[in-house]
Parts: sequence; structure tokens; C-alpha cells
Amino acid sequence: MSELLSKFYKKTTAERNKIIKELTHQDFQSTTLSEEQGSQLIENYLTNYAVPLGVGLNVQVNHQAYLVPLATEEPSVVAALSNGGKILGNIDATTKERRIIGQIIMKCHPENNLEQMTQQIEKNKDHLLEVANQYCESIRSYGGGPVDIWLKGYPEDLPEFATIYLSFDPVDAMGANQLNTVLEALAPDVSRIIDTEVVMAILSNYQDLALTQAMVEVPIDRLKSNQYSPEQLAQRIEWASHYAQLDPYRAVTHNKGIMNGITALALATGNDTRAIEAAVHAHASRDGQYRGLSQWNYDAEDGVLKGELTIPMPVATVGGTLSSHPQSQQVLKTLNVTSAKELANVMVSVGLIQNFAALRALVSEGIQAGHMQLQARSTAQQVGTLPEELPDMVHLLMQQSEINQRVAAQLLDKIRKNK
Ligand SMILES: CC(C)(COP(=O)([O-])OP(=O)([O-])OC[C@H]1O[C@@H](n2cnc3c(N)ncnc32)[C@H](O)[C@@H]1OP(=O)([O-])[O-])[C@@H](O)C(=O)NCCC(=O)NCCSC(=O)C[C@@](C)(O)CC(=O)[O-]
Ligand SMILES: NC(=O)C1=CN([C@@H]2O[C@H](COP(=O)(O)OP(=O)(O)OC[C@H]3O[C@@H](n4cnc5c(N)ncnc54)[C@H](O)[C@@H]3O)[C@@H](O)[C@H]2O)C=CC1
Repeated sequence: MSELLSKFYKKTTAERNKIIKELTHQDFQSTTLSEEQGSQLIENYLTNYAVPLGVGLNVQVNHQAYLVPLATEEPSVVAALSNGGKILGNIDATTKERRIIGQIIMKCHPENNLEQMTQQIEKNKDHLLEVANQYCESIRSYGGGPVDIWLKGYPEDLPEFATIYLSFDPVDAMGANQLNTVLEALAPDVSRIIDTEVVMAILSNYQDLALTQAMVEVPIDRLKSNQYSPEQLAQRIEWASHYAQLDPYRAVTHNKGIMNGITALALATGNDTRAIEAAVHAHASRDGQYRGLSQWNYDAEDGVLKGELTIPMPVATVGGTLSSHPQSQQVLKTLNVTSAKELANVMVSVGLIQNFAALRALVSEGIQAGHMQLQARSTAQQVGTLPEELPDMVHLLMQQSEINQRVAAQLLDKIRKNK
């Protein structure tokens, strides 16, 4: 496989597709979302909005190699993943449990007492779980369903409200529809048992019971840079990681870099990108301050750079849109994952690799060197540069103090006049 994929980015699109078809039996060029399928997915359907789909290489998770399709409009994201993956090598990833949480939020009467309500729910727990089980037989047949139920109030801040929390095992689905059905079915029983008024019943996108951890230890001799020794580069990456813990201005950018790969893979697999982003950013501010999500530490004694990223990853391999979207199905087959836990492991590893690639560039040659080369290609194409004109155009654009469509159009004019 590695022979076929060497200098993959220098091949033509047709050659790349041929190789991927040989490796995965997936024909990306002939699979599209039909008008009929599109109009079944959303309302007032008009057409499909195209986002480029590329493939990230060199991703190895738990000693298994993955081809990682990414749907993104941003130049250099795919290159950065392949580049970071090539340097880091194997990532160890684990997802111990995947539970989602739902809420039944209630307005209490003045006579409601938090302690008594808690006792009532505890006393009726088995009954409530039995009712909940009746509304999700399908997911139970896969080994999932309701796990636990408890009540919580906020007596000091909002004494007039209390919430029933229900944890739920969605197995390989995201579980949002499944859990919402259960919560709405359960709400009348709850309000009867503790005599409160139900305000709403809905799953939470705060996913602190569905954490995935990705870890890597990279020998520093793999860290190459023109300006810095491997030791200096490892040290500078550690500084970048520590600083992102302190300053929200930097932390948000740091985490955006992590999400470059994660959101692109979530979109390609037909997962709910908003749910993933909401959960991840909430996790970044779990102690009250928004912080960088990854940690990089340089162990000078062992000569290794250690990286770690632990975040919620509420992904699915079945259900929702992804089961009926032909391109999502194709992407999942290409990834060759067999469970949502495995997909979560790959997702978070992609985030760690993407973060490493960005930090490595930022603390050495700077982000513009690599990113702008690819941005220049994209700007050149936007003004109608032909493939045979592209190398000259990119070369000229990279010498400009500013890269934009106006500059690119002037240069293209010049190239064509000088032909
Ligand atoms: C851009 C690179 C990869 C160049 O990196 P390079 O050192 O010129 O790469 P190389 O020529 O040594 O090639 C190494 C490998 O990279 C891949 N590669 C190399 N070039 C390409 C290409 N054209 N197309 C596809 N793949 C490419 C490819 O896999 C290649 O292996 P090979 O095929 O030779 O065996 C590097 O500078 C890099 O990783 N930069 C980081 C870019 C990045 O993170 N972009 C995200 C957008 S910026 C942003 O949104 C977030 C940010 C940065 O603000 C976050 C933060 O602040 O933390
Ligand atoms: N706040 C949020 O994030 C909300 C999200 N949504 C949307 O809900 C959708 C996802 O809901 P789901 O309940 O996941 O989808 P779903 O309603 O399609 O349910 C999953 C189905 O897959 C079946 N299944 C087959 N094999 C399975 C396996 N191995 N493991 C688990 N289930 C298996 C289940 O029995 C179930 O019928 C997404 O489209 C999401 O955007 C909906 C409401 C709110």
C-alpha cells in the first residue's frame, strides 16, 4: 500500500481515484447524492452543495492503517494530516464508554422539596427504567438503551427548577432521536411521580460520558526543521501547548486546528458536525475557562515528545443521515471501521495529528510557508489558471507580498501575454 501512496499528491485526480478504487473497491467519482435522496434528507431541497473530498494518508491508529477521507473547503488540511501522520506514526486511542445524557427539565411548585424529589426518583428508578426500555426496543436489540436515571436541582441559583438526567448507551448510533423519544415518553410519568411541571425533554450535547483519548510518543529524531534542532522543536511544541492552556485567544485557535480534521471527517462520514463541535468546545471550558484541548510534553530524558488529546466524540456509524447518504456510506467503507468506538478513536487521533502538524509548522517555519503554497494554488484556480499554467502561477504568487484574486488575475494576464 505505501508504495502506491508515495507522492500521492503529485498524481492526477484520475490516478488517485484509480489507486483508491484498487485499494478499497470504492469508486468516488461515480457516487453522488441523487435528487430523490437529497429531497428525502432535508426540507425545501434545491440541489447539492459541493465540498471537496480528499484523502488523508499515513494515519495509523492502534497499529492499524486508515485511509481518511476528509470533506473540507480549506487548503492544507489534508496535506497537514498526511504530513503529521507520517512524522508521528502510530497513535494509541481508547474509548472506554459511550453514554449520552438526556434531560427532563421541570418547573417545581413552591412545596416541592429537592431531597424528597430525589428520594422519590430513587424509589421509582426501576419502574422509570422499565418504561424507558419500552420505547427503544430497536436499540436494545443491539445491546444499548437506558442505563441510569437521577435527579439534580440547583437550590442556590434556581430553586424553582429541577432536572431528571437519563444516561443512555447508543451503541453505534448517535442516539439523539432514540433518546429524545424515550425522554418524551418518560416525561408524564416523571411529572406524576414528583408532581412537577415538565418544561422540556431533550438530549444534552454535553457529552462528558463519551470521552475518547488519543496518545502518542514520538522519538524526537523524527522532528526535522531547518531552523531548530529536534530538541528545540520538541521544546517549542511543548511551549505552544502550555501557552494554549492559559490564554483563550490562543486556545480557541489551537482547538480550531484540532477541529480542522475532526469536522472534515465528521462531515465526510455524515455525522452531526454541530453536535461534535458543541461537545468538544464545551469540554474545552469544563473548569470555567476555555483552554487548549491537547497536551504536548517534551521528555528530554527519554528523548520523546508526548502528545495527548482527550475529548468527547459523539459519532455514529449507523442511523441518522449517514445510513441513507451514499457518499457517507462510501467514506465509512473506505475507513473500514466496524464500530462507533473505532470511528471515535480514528476521529480523535486525526485531531491530535492535525494539531501536531499545525504546531510543528507554527513554531518552526511558520504556518504561511506550507499553507500559503496551497492557498496560492487555490487562488490561482479561482481566477481560471489552467493546469499547465499552475506551476508558474504558484511560483509567481508566492513571491508577492499579498495573495489575492486581484493579484492572481494580473499575474495570469502577464503569463499569458509572455507566452
Ligand atoms: C503544508 C505542509 C504539509 C507542507 O509540508 P512539507 O514539509 O513541505 O511536506 P513534505 O514535502 O516534507 O511532505 C511530507 C508529507 O506531507 C504530505 N504533503 C506535503 N505536501 C502535500 C500536498 N501539497 N498535498 C498533499 N499532501 C502533501 C505528504 O504526505 C508528504 O509525504 P510524501 O507523499 O512525500 O511521502 C506542512 O507545512 C504542514 O503540515 N503545515 C500545517 C498546515 C496546517 O495545519 N493547515 C491547517 C490550516 S491553518 C489553520 O486553520 C489552523 C491553525 C494553524 O491556525 C491552528 C493553530 O494555530 O494551531
Ligand atoms: N441535539 C442533537 O444533537 C440532535 C440531533 N438529532 C439528529 O438525530 C440523528 C441521530 O439520531 P439517532 O437516534 O442516532 O438515529 P436513528 O433515529 O436513525 O436511530 C438509530 C437506528 O439505528 C438502529 N441500529 C442499527 N444498528 C445499530 C447499532 N449497531 N447500534 C445502535 N443502533 C443501531 C437503531 O436500532 C435505531 O433504529 C442525527 O441526524 C442528528 O443530527 C436530532 C435531535 C437533536
